[in-house]
Amino acid sequence: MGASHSFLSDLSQFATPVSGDREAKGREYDYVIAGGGTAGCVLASRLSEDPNVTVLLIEAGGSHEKELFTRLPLGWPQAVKTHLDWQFQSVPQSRSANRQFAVPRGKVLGGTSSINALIYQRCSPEDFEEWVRLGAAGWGYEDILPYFDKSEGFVPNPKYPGMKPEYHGTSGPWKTGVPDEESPVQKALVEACEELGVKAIGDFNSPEGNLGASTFTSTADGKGSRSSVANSYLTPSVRNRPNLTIAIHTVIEKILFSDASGTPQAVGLQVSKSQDAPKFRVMARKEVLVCAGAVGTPHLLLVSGLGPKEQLDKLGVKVVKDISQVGEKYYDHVAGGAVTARAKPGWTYDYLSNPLSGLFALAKWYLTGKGPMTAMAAPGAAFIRTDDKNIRFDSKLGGELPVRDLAAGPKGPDIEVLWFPLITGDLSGPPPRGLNGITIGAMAIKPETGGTVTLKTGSIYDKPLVDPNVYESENDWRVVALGMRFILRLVRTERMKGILDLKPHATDQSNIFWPGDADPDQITDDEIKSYIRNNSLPIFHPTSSARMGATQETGVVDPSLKVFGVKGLRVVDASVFPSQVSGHPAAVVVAVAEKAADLIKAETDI
Ligand SMILES: Cc1cc2nc3c(=O)[nH]c(=O)nc-3n(C[C@H](O)[C@H](O)[C@H](O)COP(=O)(O)OP(=O)(O)OC[C@H]3O[C@@H](n4cnc5c(N)ncnc54)[C@H](O)[C@@H]3O)c2cc1C
Repeated sequence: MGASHSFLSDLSQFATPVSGDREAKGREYDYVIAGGGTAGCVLASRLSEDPNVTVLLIEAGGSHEKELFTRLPLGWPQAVKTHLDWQFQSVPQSRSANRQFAVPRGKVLGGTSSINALIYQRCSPEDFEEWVRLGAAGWGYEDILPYFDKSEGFVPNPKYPGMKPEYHGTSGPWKTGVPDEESPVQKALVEACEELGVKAIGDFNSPEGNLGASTFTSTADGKGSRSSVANSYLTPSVRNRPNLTIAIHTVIEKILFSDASGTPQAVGLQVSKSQDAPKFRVMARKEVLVCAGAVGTPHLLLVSGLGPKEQLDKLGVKVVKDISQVGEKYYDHVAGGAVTARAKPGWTYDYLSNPLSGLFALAKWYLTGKGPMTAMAAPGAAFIRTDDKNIRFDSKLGGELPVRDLAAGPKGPDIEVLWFPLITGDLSGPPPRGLNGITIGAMAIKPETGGTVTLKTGSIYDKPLVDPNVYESENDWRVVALGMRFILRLVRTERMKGILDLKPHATDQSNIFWPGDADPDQITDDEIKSYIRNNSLPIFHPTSSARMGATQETGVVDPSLKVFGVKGLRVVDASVFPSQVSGHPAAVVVAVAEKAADLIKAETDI
């Protein structure tokens, strides 16, 4: 049985040393969950509701509890590139000046939900109809909607009457709402979008979908702190369950298989503290559930011998099952680079980069749970369609770049324009001090280009090769370019005139305010393309690298999330999305995990 209200990090307390005796069994649990991230915490919590089953959750990172930057809403950028982040990097991107993109992933209980930007979004209902079309039977919008509701504990804020409780779940564990602290430019940017023909909507999460401009719902707890999946699903009472064991600071090295029945069966995991430390084993009576995320999951499957035979053979990894699609179709959202527009003083949060002001705001947050530190770094966005005749994407220099419609359906967007009420810089280091501005990015929300996660070596300790393969599709960069031109019009609307301080038309491309200062009717497509090539930034939403499909030729897992051709093994996390979603994916990951828990329980009940 399990052990704990605290987290275990001494392997001998929950696992069995691997001895010379290959037949010796490890410590046994009904379910062993590989990865204590967004999906893993949901599964651990839901499966252990049944006191008759034992559950072991294993996480490589530590506890979220004492980590300031997992709690402070405006503080998440400080968690990136620290011990809370796996700090993956992409391979050089040939269509983006051979730049290597940061690929941050949470390495802490709660996983990436503990370090993300707190945006709660159900994406487009049409995304899930697309999933069904791609072979994920039973995953349409009406199928997944009850699980969005089940997970969410929405608290309405009277300042946002359009964000209605009927569009949300109100009694689930994951607290959501909108913080009282509102960025001074948020409302103005929504109104500026209206001036450009974009509809203002009250809530991105209604069944009508997310087309329009609005304020984001936040995963804030109503007391000024983040509600991560760890603190909402692994509450003290859940952690007190005698049938749930939670292990931290433990690396899952590989999945263990038995082939006694002729078909490989996942029977447990090999775990350790580090590459050179002693190895331990834990066994799963019923199932191994892999929840290691869109990079970690394909990595773990591949080093365990599940993947394309040719790749595994080359690296000397013993093939357990040849599954061609492991690590394929890795989709991320990539923005065309930060567009920074100079703002008049008093409108932005840039003053917080002054150490004294930052400390004062931090003290206020600590003592009262209020103030600018409770704000969302990205409080709102516009989700638009390039074929919307009410919106101008052309320029006086020439026509409009032709693009194909890759949206999930007629009510789905193909561009997201996301804004930050401060200068973010390129996210590679601290933003410049002493300037005031807003930062806006445009991304192809349904990218056509898919990338890969492949092995560098056969060891879990060597980071995999992550290749988002950006802009392989000409369409993707064109969509982003149209979004960039929309941004340049947005900052020049009447509404933004009293707030921003732009030049008539700048040409100095080395200035941080370029292309923000460029006139949308004078900047050329080539200049925009060059900016995109040199400044594109990933938005950190990788999905689909172990996707659901109807067959082994089109997926890694079937619609019940079981790995094709293997017994006792499911994948539950962002890697199972059949396609990228039209928005920010964390809420979808949680809903997927909630539905997975019910699928697993239903089979156990039979
Ligand atoms: C900086 C940033 C900002 C973001 N902002 C938003 C946002 O505002 N809204 C939104 O919707 N989405 C956002 N996202 C994306 C979103 O948070 C993720 O898509 C989602 O949380 C992924 O959930 P997951 O369960 O698939 O993976 P994760 O939550 O990453 O969980 C995987 C877990 O497995 C563990 N693990 C992996 N390999 C091993 C191993 N070998 N051994 C042991 N443990 C292992 C990891 O440590 C991790 O805890 C953001 C992402 C980032 C990086």
